[in-house]
Amino acid sequence: MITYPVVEKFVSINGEGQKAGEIAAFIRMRGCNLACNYCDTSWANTKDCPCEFLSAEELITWLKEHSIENVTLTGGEPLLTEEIAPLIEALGTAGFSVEIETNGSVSLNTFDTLAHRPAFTMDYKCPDSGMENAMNTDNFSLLIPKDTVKFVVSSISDLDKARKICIQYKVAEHCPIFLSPVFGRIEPKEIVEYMIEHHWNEARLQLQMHKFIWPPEQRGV
Ligand SMILES: C[S@@+](CC[C@H](N)C(=O)[O-])C[C@H]1O[C@@H](n2cnc3c(N)ncnc32)[C@H](O)[C@@H]1O
Ligand SMILES: Nc1nc2[nH]cc(C(=O)O)c2c(=O)[nH]1
Ligand code: SF4
Ligand SMILES: [Mg+2]
Repeated sequence: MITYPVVEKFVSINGEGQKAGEIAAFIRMRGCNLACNYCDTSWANTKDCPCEFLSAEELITWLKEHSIENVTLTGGEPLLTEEIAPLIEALGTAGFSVEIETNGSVSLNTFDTLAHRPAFTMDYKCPDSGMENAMNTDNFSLLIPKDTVKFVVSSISDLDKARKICIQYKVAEHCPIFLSPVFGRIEPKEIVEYMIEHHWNEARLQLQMHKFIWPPEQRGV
């Protein structure tokens, strides 16, 4: 039986993405191939982080107990979890609306043709994250309107790079563009001023809602 390394699972409101504000269940997988210098879940990225090994059936039973429709697979980097495709298919077959938070380094090629194609919220890691070299820019052409490209920015120069990438890869023709501040590093106001100054009509500011509702360091929310 296939099992998955789940470091935490919880029900909350989605604090980010196209479904921000809707209730959702979160399943966080262990391990990541990147080390963004702002990562708010770096605790989940180590090989020895305690986790539960759960099967698709066990996860679906837990989801049904909560009568939840939206499921977000996150991490860590969920798309690097071994045998993740069968879990995505099982969740889709069971009728859940599946969103995947992914870091932009993993090819979406094998996932975008799944029978139950999930919605991808794909980061493009900006220069100040330290991880831009890992980005797989071939992914942009695979994105569709239910997906999202997210730039988590630390600075005005990150915003400049985000805008350049959006123009170069015609991101707005594929899906929505979200701009989110690295929590505490740049004032949201600066992002708004930047959007106005550059007539950036396609972009949308997003604040991580859960960090305003609960203490920003709190896990499981
Ligand atoms: C923890 S990551 C897990 C999924 C995947 N590894 C990724 O990077 O997309 C989920 C989301 O949280 C964002 N994030 C992590 N730390 C953050 C911070 N300090 N401030 C704002 N967003 C952050 C990431 O950029 C990503 O969009
Ligand atoms: N409430 C809440 N919403 C979220 N949306 C994406 C999250 C993530 O960590 O990927 C997240 C999270 O950690 N909490
Ligand atoms: S890719 Fe995601 S989980 Fe990995 S270090 Fe970056 S923000 Fe954290
Ligand atoms: Mg989070």
